[in-house]
Amino acid sequence: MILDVDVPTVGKSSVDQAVWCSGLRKRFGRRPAVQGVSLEVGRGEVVGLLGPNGAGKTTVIKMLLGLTHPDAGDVRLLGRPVTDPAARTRVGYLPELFRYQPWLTAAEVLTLHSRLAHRGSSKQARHDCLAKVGLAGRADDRVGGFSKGMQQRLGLAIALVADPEFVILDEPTSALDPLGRADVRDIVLDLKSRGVAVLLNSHLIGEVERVCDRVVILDHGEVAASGSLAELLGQRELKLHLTGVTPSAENRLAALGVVERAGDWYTVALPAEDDSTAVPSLVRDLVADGIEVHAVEPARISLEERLLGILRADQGGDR
Ligand SMILES: Nc1ncnc2c1ncn2[C@@H]1O[C@H](COP(=O)(O)OP(=O)(O)OP(=O)(O)O)[C@@H](O)[C@H]1O
Repeated sequence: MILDVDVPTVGKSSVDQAVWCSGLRKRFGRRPAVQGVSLEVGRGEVVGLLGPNGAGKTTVIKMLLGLTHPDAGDVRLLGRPVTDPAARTRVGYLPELFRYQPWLTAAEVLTLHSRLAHRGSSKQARHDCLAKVGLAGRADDRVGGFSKGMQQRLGLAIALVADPEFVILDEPTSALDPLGRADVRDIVLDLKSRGVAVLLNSHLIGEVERVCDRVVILDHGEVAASGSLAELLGQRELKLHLTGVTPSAENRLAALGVVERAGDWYTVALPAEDDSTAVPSLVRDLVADGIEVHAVEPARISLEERLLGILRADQGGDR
């Protein structure tokens, strides 16, 4: 099933995109892993990549980075061919499986990676980078003594150290504690505020919902749905717990949008255009009409519910 919410326009200027790909395909032996994926991440945009185990997310990411050669399809990274070092050095990448040289210190690993990206980094910059990922004070400790979560934090620092224009994070919170997850959220929001594009592959849907502008859902190697959160999650609703409702109050509710009633609870579909005065003026009118307003709650399905709905509709076949 393909849910055509917002399929990227193939052929749209790839120069304006942090990454753009069209018709990516990859097989491992006889098993197709990626079957015609087209997607894009605009400059300064944060895009979430979601999907079940084996959907092809990491394989797509590796093709976007030129680490895996596609059987078919095109990729442009920061407007250039994916093999162009000028593009690759401007990209920060945290791989899904991370291991760093155990004999080096954290600061030495950062120095190595800034050199690989042809960027110098001052001692202060390396310290700031480690502090950002919660490793302040561990700069001179050998990586071999780091816990898994600390190694993942170091991987994040590596992705950030060369001041990238585009950051790809492949399951950046898989080994992290709740504090670490909150740190990653802050890091992504900080990147976004500085106009750095981010592609975030995560199974933590709540995190994706919090930080991403747009989401691409992969299933069985295909784009099952993509779009902004508003497009994917649909119309916002308002739930009201009301008693003493009069016919004129019912008319007032219906003037805002389609109304459903379950006992004393009324659900009103809000207009698509974001009118910040609609809800306060509705509540004011209801109260003026003598209606008892017990509760007013915004409602919208969560990204998790939406994702499960799409994947269940698409169920079948082995991973
Ligand atoms: N190097 C490889 N050799 C053989 N098969 C592979 C290889 N890499 C990936 N695959 C297969 O490709 C498919 C997609 O794998 P991929 O790692 O891209 O999925 P994913 O969506 O990232 O999954 P997860 O959420 O579990 O990390 C799977 O069927 C996997 O077994």
